[in-house]
Amino acid sequence: MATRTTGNLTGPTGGTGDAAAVLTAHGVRRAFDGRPVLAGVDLSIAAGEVVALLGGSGSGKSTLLRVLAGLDAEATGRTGLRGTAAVVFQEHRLLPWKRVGDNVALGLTGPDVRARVDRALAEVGLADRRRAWPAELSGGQAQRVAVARALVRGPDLLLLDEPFGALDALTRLRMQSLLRRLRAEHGFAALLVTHDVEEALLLADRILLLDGGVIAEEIPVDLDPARSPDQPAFGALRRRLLDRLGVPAA
Ligand SMILES: Nc1ncnc2c1ncn2[C@@H]1O[C@H](COP(=O)(O)OP(=O)(O)OP(=O)(O)O)[C@@H](O)[C@H]1O
Repeated sequence: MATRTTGNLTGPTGGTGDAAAVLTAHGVRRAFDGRPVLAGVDLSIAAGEVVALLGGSGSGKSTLLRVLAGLDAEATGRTGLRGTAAVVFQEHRLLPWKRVGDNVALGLTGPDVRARVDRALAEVGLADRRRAWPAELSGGQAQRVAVARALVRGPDLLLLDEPFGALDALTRLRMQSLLRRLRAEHGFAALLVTHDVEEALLLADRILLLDGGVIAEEIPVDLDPARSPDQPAFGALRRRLLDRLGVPAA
C-alpha cells in the first residue's frame, strides 16, 4: 500500500497490516486556528466497499475527505491508499473554457483517450454531449460529467463530497441510482460524505458517524442490495441514525 507523504501525513511504505483495504487512516488530526476539528480519526475501507460518512454540520466531514484525498497539507497522522483515487465534489468543478470531452480527458494521455472519454460519457448517459460547453449543461448533467471525469481514470476508490447535495430531489434520486449501477459494474470502493441519512442507507455497505472529531460509531448496513426506503429494516436503521444525530421523530 502506498502511503501518503503529503504535508505532515506520514507512514510506512510497506503497508498498514490491513491487507484488503484500499484506504486506511490512523490518528488523523486537523485543527483550524488552534481549534481541533479532526482529533484522531481511524478508518479503513475495503476494496469494493462503499462507506458513507455521516455527521452533523461542521463535524469535519469535508475536512476529513480533503485530508484523505491528499488535498490538505496541514493535517497530521497516517493515511494509505492502494491504487488510484478520484474525487467528486458538490460543485462539478468543470473548466468552463473546455468542452465536456476535454474536461473528462484532462490529464489523460495515450492513443485511446478519445475512446475512454466516449465510454465514460456513455456510461453516465451523455454520449451525445462530448462537444458541449459546461455552461450548456443542466446541474445534473454537469455533475454526471464530473462523475465521468472520475470514472475515466478507472479508480479503485471514489471520494465523494456531497456529490448530489446541490441537485433537485428527482435528479438526486437518478444520480443515486446511477452511482449504484456504476459501482455494480466497476466494483470501485467509495467514501461518500453526506448529511442525507436516506442516501447513506441507499448507497452504503457501512456508515461511519463523525462526532467530536473522531469516528464515534460504525453502523453496518445489513440490507439487501435491492433495498428501498419502504422496507421495515430500512426504516428501523433510518430511525436509529436520526436518533443518533439528534433528529426527533416527527
Ligand atoms: N479552511 C478553513 N479554515 C478555517 N476553518 C475551517 C476551514 N475549513 C473548515 N473549517 C471549519 O472546520 C469545521 C468542519 O468543517 P467541515 O466543512 O469539514 O464540516 P462538514 O462536516 O463537512 O460540514 P457540512 O456538513 O456543513 O458541510 C467547521 O467548523 C469549519 O468552519
